[in-house]
Amino acid sequence: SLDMDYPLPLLAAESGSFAYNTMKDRVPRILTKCIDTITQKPFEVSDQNVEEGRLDCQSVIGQLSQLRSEIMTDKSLTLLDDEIDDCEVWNARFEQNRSVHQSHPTWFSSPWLYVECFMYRKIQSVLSKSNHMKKFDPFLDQKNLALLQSLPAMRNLAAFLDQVLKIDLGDAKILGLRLQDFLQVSLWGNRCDLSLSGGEESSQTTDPHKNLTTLSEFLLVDCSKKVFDYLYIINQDKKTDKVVDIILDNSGFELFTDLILAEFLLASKLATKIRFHPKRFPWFVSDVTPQDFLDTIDILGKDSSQVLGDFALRWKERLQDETFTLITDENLTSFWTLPDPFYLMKNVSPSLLQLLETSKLLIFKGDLNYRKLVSDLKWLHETSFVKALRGFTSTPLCSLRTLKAEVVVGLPTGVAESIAKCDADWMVTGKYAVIQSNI
Ligand SMILES: O=P(O)(O)OC[C@@]1(O)O[C@H](CO)[C@@H](O)[C@@H]1O
Ligand SMILES: [Mn+2]
Repeated sequence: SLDMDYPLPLLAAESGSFAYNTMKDRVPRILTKCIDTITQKPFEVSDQNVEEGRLDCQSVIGQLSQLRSEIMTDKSLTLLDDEIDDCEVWNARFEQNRSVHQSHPTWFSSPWLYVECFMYRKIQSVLSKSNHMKKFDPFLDQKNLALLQSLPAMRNLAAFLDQVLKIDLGDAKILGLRLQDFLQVSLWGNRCDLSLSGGEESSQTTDPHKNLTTLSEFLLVDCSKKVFDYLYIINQDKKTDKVVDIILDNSGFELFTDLILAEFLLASKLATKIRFHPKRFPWFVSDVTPQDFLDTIDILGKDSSQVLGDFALRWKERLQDETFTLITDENLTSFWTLPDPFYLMKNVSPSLLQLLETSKLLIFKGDLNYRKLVSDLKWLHETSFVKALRGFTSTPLCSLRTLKAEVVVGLPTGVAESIAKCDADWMVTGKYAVIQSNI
């Protein structure tokens, strides 16, 4: 097949690789934490019948423990047997993998992107077959804690946007620089669920702009100027709608930075409508679900600070008047929790692609979305970003991604080698980042 012309996928089978460490240590640890969370919950599950709730939890815990041990001992993957509507698609992927590798897919021998997604899908499978935990979010406590811890950083950032919106943005140069700022703020929001100050306690006086300057040294590719030039040119036509889609990644501080970027795009009239794409169920621990999205705005609204309260109120109005739209339709969300790279969207979810093609700009947040943009293949670092998209280019897009997995394309010759010399882990710590685009 044509796939012969492409590099191989990242594989957990390669001992010492980040994929290997993830499947060997990180994923089992995530499952352990999940099990602990459920262990502490049994009586919340069913108010009516405590005993029934306890048995339900026990069964879920048993199945998750089994999943963890199957991963740790590299057992074969199994077909799904639940009622979630993407079950057949997943089982078809299983068969495809079997026929490509001509053996039973196991946790370490199958493509890493596929197995890692499958793990989160398996958790959903287990929960969906429970009696009382079908909607249970095993990561909610972690997400909420991260959100509360980043409130001070959020107050800063909100104050920064508030200031920016008070100045005159009529000058194209100023407008462009500010858009670049907010694209970069949203980018670094992906580094971790901490503040832009890189994890340090951020005080009310921290200047987000100063932080961006410090971080710029780690931004390996920055297409943000190109993105602005493009948006500015289409902005000359005042009549048409200018929809921008944000394909969300993590909840907490990152989601807040995305909301801030969205607010800037609307307030500056670079866009007329923002569509947000969350995950339909709990995913990769910290990813935004529709519930997280709405809860976050509620929590901001209850903050003691005026500035967060004001933005929360505005964002509730935006959800009402649909200048913000949260995409929750099953037809339009189910693709994001499949293991498929985005170039396959045209076959797997034509309705989603059709919607995205009505957009002026797609903003893909984070590492996992990046891996899916470039198919999680071991590309040479000098491969062009557009080539790695494999035809997923029908709409202008940009990726805001800090590097947390061993794949990155579009780097100038020699850059990867020179960073690797002093920073062996450079691809997986979130320290470095790229803003890449097909524009
Ligand atoms: O997509 P995100 O939230 O930026 O990162 C997801 C992540 O934590 O999960 C994968 C490994 O488990 C990596 O791609 C990455 O480190
Ligand atoms: Mn994520």
